[in-house]
Amino acid sequence: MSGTSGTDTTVVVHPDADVLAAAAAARLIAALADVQARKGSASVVLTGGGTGIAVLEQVRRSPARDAVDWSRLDVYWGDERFVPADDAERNEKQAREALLDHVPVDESRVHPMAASDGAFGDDPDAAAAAYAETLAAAARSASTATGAAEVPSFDVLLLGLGGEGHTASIFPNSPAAGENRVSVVAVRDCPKPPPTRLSLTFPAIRAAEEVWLLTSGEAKADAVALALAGADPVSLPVAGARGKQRTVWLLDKAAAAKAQTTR
Ligand SMILES: O=C(O)[C@H](O)[C@@H](O)[C@H](O)[C@H](O)COP(=O)(O)O
Repeated sequence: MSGTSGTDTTVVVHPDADVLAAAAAARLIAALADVQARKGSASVVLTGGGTGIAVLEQVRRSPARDAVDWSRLDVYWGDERFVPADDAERNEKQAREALLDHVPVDESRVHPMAASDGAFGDDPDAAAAAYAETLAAAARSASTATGAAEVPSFDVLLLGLGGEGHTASIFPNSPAAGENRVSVVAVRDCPKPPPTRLSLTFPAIRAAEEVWLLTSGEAKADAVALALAGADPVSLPVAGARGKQRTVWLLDKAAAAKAQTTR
């Protein structure tokens, strides 16, 4: 199925959230191994949220886990809660506990977004600008194309979504939903706590070769159906998440219940 954006849109519906997490983990392992076989290294953008972290836990448990050469993987985040580094709400902390602390990643290739007690103190705008520079520097070092890209061409970018349509920390009708210049923004007064976050913007998300949307549960069914039907990305941000080559929706039956899918 080709999405309205011109990239290929694939929708895969799994029986339940557990199968979704395990199948998405298997898909991620295979995808990263394929990219590494082709290019020597690979890059992934991780997401927060229960589904995204469940996928990382399943990767950790997978017998196929080490098909990925973890030392040649660049790891980024699509968003982060702007809280102290050891706060349980941190997406980085949850990702490390679920997977990264259990595989031999090259720490110089793991790029967390700053914490509120980190190098930029409690200034989320400075932290966002610093992450944008991290992405620009990575793009410069990888760039073979002419012109300065602002973000690397991520191989796989993982996203979750909220029932009202947010993705990463781009919330409906927010300044971030209309941001089309910078790659990373600070987000305040988020309806989903914690209230202050850092988030990639649509230009950064759309730099990815593949964007995978991972979600489960009936609470997401309306947002999934509206996004697949082509909703306005400002009022339903997840509708604006698409990859250059491919956009993959990985759902369970409950989340797909109101969407027009073949299964
Ligand atoms: O930091 C975050 O909160 C996430 O990036 C956010 O976008 C999340 O993915 C969705 O809210 C879905 O979360 P659940 O999978 O827990 O519903």
